[in-house]
Amino acid sequence: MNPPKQDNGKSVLVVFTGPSGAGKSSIIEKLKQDYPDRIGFSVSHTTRSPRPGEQNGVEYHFVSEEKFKDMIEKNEFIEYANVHGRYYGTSLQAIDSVLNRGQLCVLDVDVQGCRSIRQRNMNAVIIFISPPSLSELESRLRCRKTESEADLRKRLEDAQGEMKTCEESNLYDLIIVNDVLDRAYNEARTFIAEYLSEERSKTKTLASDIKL
Ligand SMILES: Nc1ncnc2c1ncn2[C@@H]1O[C@H](COP(=O)(O)OP(=O)(O)OP(=O)(O)O)[C@@H](O)[C@H]1O
Repeated sequence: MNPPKQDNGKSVLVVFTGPSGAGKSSIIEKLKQDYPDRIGFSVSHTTRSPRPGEQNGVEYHFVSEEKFKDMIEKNEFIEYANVHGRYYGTSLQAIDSVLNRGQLCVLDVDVQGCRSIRQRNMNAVIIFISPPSLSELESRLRCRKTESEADLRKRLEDAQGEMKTCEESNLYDLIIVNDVLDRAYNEARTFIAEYLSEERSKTKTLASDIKL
């Protein structure tokens, strides 16, 4: 299965990745607020339960494990992974619906999913959001109060391996340390704007017409 519009230059994807609690959603939220017309968020599927305040179809499509496995069988995901014991995946349809609106497609994908995106040679820019330290990550997750103690421990354990992937060459286009949220956000915004401007000079594409 090929990713959507891979060859005509329209599928510029901006992927955020990094450990749970690093601040991916906080940065994406700011992008969505500042550029509501220009940026669209690809809504992933997950088998985890919604956190308080999360709505089905907004933060995630919350589905049963049976439904998720059925979608895997039908080849509906460009990437999926089992993270912290739950399935997460990006469907072709989710990306397509953003690109069809003429928006830049922003995704929140786990580290394993980034490898799939790289292997597929998609026109994607991948930004790793790193916490300033593992102890700060723990304190942010504790303050967020969205995980059980067991879930939190699993996320912190996984974070150590995820942080190591920063040493791999060619996996990430940029690593941002999310120390102060506004500063980290500005670094991401500037990088995306520069990336789009370079794309614009290479080829005239729908996505590269989007200016930040
Ligand atoms: N720079 C920062 N300084 C202090 N707190 C922060 C900062 N960035 C994010 N936070 C807080 O840390 C918590 C985790 O951030 P967020 O939910 O954005 O992480 P995430 O990477 O999207 O996590 P997950 O993958 O679990 O969804 C949130 O409560 C958020 O408000």
